[in-house]
Amino acid sequence: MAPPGPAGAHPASAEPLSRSIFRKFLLMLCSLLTSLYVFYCLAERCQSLAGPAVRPSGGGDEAGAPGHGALAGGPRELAVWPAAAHRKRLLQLRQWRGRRPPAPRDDGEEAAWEEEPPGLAGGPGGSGAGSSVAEAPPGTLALLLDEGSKQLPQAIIIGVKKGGTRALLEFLRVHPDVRAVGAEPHFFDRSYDKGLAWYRDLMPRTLEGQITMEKTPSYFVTREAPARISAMSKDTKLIVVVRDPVTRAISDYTQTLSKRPDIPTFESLTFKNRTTGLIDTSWSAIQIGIYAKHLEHWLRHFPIGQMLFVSGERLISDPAGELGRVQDFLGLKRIITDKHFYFNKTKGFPCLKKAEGSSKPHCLGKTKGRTHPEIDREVVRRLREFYRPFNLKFYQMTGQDFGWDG
Ligand SMILES: Nc1ncnc2c1ncn2[C@@H]1O[C@H](COP(=O)(O)OS(=O)(=O)O)[C@@H](OP(=O)(O)O)[C@H]1O
Repeated sequence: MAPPGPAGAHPASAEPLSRSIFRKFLLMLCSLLTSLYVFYCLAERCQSLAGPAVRPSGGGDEAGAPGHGALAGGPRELAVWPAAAHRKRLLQLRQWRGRRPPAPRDDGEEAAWEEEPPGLAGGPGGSGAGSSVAEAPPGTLALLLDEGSKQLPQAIIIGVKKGGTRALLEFLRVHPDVRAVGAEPHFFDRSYDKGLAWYRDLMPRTLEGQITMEKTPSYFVTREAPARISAMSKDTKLIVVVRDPVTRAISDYTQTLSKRPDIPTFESLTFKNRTTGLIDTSWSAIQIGIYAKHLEHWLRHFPIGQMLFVSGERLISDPAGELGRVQDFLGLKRIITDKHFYFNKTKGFPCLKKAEGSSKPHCLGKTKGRTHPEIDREVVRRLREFYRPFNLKFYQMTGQDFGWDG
């Protein structure tokens, strides 16, 4: 039997024992919480920062920018919005996992933009940014995923065909507070009878504060579209990307020609009567460019202030400038700036340093920026003459001179 200790020894030694157990318990709890936190941070970092943290920047203006080191090669502004970008990334991933066949799209549209899973650029040279998320334990993902909900669009790019609508949408999608459906839904022109629930179901999930968008360029010339969109919501913001109607017509023709090489020449389709120089305004390639006429229909249902007219030409020469206007119009923080773009000499167009949900530079596909056939100069001159009064009317209506007639 152990010799009894001094009086009061038992209570005194019992207390440190329970304290030490408690301390151990606390220590274990702390290390458990720390490892959970580290795991969470790693998972988050893998998705949002992998790639750009090490890739050299395409443009020189970020170099040496204060407080910018962690995102060298990526937009500084995104660092200010990590939570928003992260939430968006999770929603994209979820959407892609549960994706269904895409909605009908315009013939000229690029499948690549719609089909590639966000951030899961799996091809050679892919960042692997997405795969780290995809491989994260499902339980963790389920914890992190905020489901969001599908909303009807608050803003729509309604036109114009061949104006630069795909470029605008893809540029806008970089914004953490913009979520857009990739394919063209064609709801207000071709599928209206399917109902708003069908339309809403096409939309991506959004969280509070995020804007849902879509683009269908044919809406601008669809007679029923203004009333239908207004019936969905009078507050819908409408964006129209316009381009010199003559180049737009040639671009439109070039697209048709790429699918049906046996169509008549541009010149023969332009004129009802070549000798009198009478233009065939029933040819859609010509008709779409009479912007003032189409706009009249929209103004019966929407105030001009609810419409934004983006210059298709400036979208190429100064994408960040046009995107600034669009972000203001949508009430978004100006996050997309010139740091997001670089000029790709091979493509001949501005491209994104990082596409939405990816860390790779991205240009639009080969159906965007096609080489146009040479058109007879006299035909171009006649077309310019034809469009001039409509253009001037359009400048008046919008309060903007797009410079097509200068
Ligand atoms: N950054 C960038 N990259 C490539 N192309 C660009 C870009 N910005 C604007 N554009 C111009 O967009 C024209 C296609 O317009 P849309 O996207 O509206 O076409 S469509 O109606 O959806 O088929 C397309 O017309 P074409 O040049 O005739 O092919 C381009 O001139």
